[in-house]
Amino acid sequence: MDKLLITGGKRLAGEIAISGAKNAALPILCAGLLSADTVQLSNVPHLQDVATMLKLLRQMGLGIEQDGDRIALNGGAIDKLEAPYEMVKTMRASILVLGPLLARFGEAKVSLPGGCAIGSRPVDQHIKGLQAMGAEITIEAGYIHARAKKLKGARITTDMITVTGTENLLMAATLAEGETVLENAAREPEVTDLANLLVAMGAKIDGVGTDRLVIQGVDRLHGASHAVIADRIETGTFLCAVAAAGGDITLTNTRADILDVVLERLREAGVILTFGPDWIRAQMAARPKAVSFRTTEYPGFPTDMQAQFMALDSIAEGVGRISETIFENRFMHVQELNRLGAAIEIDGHTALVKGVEKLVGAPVMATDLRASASLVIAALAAQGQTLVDRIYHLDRGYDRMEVKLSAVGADIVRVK
Ligand SMILES: CC(=O)N[C@H]1[C@@H](OP(=O)(O)OP(=O)(O)OC[C@H]2O[C@@H](n3ccc(=O)[nH]c3=O)[C@H](O)[C@@H]2O)O[C@H](CO)[C@@H](O)[C@@H]1O
Ligand SMILES: C=C(OP(=O)(O)O)C(=O)O
Repeated sequence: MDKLLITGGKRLAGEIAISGAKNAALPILCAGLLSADTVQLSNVPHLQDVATMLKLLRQMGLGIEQDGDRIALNGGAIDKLEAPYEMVKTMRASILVLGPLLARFGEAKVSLPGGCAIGSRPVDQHIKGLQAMGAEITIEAGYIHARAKKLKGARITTDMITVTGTENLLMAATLAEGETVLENAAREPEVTDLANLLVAMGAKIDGVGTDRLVIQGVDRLHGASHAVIADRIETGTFLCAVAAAGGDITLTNTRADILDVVLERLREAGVILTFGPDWIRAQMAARPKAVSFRTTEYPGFPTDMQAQFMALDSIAEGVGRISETIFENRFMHVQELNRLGAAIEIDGHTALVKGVEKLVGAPVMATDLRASASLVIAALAAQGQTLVDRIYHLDRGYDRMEVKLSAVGADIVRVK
């Protein structure tokens, strides 16, 4: 099993090109199931989750041609309408095939995703929404089996804001009969990116980027070309890395306008930020100041950045108060950060981080994707060596992180 060996204390300087967003690429790849024509994608990130999604889609008969960050999808010969347990258990986003398959082929069988390290993560809202559109759904032997000759437009208000739930229902609605209104829709930039591709494929969607999406179903969608939006979480992660380790880095191929709250907290921590239309420069010369926040849906503070900021607060001046409101169990990194010398206490859904003057390297274990990123950040700032185990979590969602970090001066190597 691969591990990362990191020797901390190196200042970061140079340029890092940001990859396309995992959370946009995954639903966008599933959108390839909606059309018999070719969908040309660019800026697709090189990630384990993307490889898993491509394997799943290929099994269904989706034509896939890959050339670097470009992928052409052709849904002209889909012949299997099933996402098996073996795939879904390694990647929950496999649930995103449910809406497109059902809408276009009238049937889909998808293994029920279980809980994961960060929470129980049910998919009841996906199911209720599709039922409201006329689908007959049974859950048996661990599988969601959905059938509908033709989905019908409906007004759907989800009980909470759900990102993949919105994406599944949005994709389903594009080929349903009549009008669908999605109230309480997620506004994450990745949902908007998917909606932009769907519109380019001929979908009729009003309210893109808002919490009320109105979709007029069409008979068919056609091919289109689309560049996947920059990964705001990868961007934020590298910004936290420079904030913790110190230095001067410029991130290219990214956007500042979808990171407002994160950039605000970084400024509060003492990072000097400048940016242009597709780059962000971060300079950090002092010890960071502790920041406090609570995670909420976009445009609030993203839960996918919580762990990385906790690593930053660990070595900051002062006390940071971090509340997690999206997932019930997203503090798995706390124990591991404390193994490096951090002083973090958990009280329910809030973590109190008392900044310490120094962290000291130790062997630690990654428990989930962003927890892994937080351990890397802490290790970059720590004295001595840290060995981060179970980095398959990191590889799910970061495009060659150690290569990008070494290029800006970090001492980080992958060991077998
Ligand atoms: C592939 C992808 O895009 N993953 C992102 C997506 O996950 P994902 O789409 O799974 O997360 P959701 O937005 O659906 O989850 C938000 C909350 O709603 C709950 N819920 C959700 C659906 C449902 O049917 N029932 C239910 O109870 C969840 O358990 C969670 O507590 O959004 C999360 C929140 O921004 C991010 O952390 C993930 O990185
Ligand atoms: C929780 C995450 O992803 P997923 O929904 O794919 O598990 C994440 O990207 O931090």
